[in-house]
Amino acid sequence: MIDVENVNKSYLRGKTAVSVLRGVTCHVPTGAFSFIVGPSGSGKSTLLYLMGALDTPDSGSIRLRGEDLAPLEPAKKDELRRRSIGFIFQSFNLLPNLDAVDNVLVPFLPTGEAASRRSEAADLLRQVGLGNRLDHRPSELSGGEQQRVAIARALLKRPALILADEPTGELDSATGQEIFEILRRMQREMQTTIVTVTHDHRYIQDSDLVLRIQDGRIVA
Ligand SMILES: Nc1ncnc2c1ncn2[C@@H]1O[C@H](COP(=O)(O)OP(=O)(O)OP(=O)(O)O)[C@@H](O)[C@H]1O
Repeated sequence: MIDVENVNKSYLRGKTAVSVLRGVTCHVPTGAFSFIVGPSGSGKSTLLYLMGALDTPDSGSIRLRGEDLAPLEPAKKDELRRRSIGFIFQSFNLLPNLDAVDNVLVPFLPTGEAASRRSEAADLLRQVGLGNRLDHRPSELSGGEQQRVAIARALLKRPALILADEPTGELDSATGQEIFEILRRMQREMQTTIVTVTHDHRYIQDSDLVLRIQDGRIVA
């Protein structure tokens, strides 16, 4: 699914280039429930964003389902992300004035498919346990419920790949556990590949692959 080869990435801090990823090579097989773990600042999110074509490496290559991301023009990358990748973030990123169903439909507003996918969106919300919260706005939902809306939103496009950046970072541990159980169940049912950044080792027991990163290098 994802092939990362000898990737380097640095950021400018003032006038100094700080090396964040140093020769990272890794492979995420199709269908894997996988994690990127490591200390704060080790480069986990940077690697995840490169995998999702949200950023570009300084050198090295990233291929998604065999397709090299480097030569793709920005519009093609947008299209790839919109079609094939679901993103889940720590802070849920829901729109405050929309209810749960409409938030799940947001990615389909620009394509004009929102109306035809409405019942599917409601079904997904039921599958993540929010059948009785369909018309609730984010402010009327708990953090765990909001993240479940975000999961349903990511799943509605039936993406080949889901990338999640600290999806339980703002949740208590019992709720975090529930979120991972939902992600695992949906990954099995939909045969999606999931890569999750976390610094919480409790959640990685039930995984197919753990990429451990330290100082910008994969160490295990
Ligand atoms: N856009 C950016 N501009 C400058 N520096 C950045 C940028 N993004 C990340 N960095 C720096 O790169 C390093 C790695 O960041 P990254 O977010 O990948 O780490 P992380 O392992 O995900 O950390 P955390 O667990 O704390 O979220 C950090 O020192 C961070 O400050």
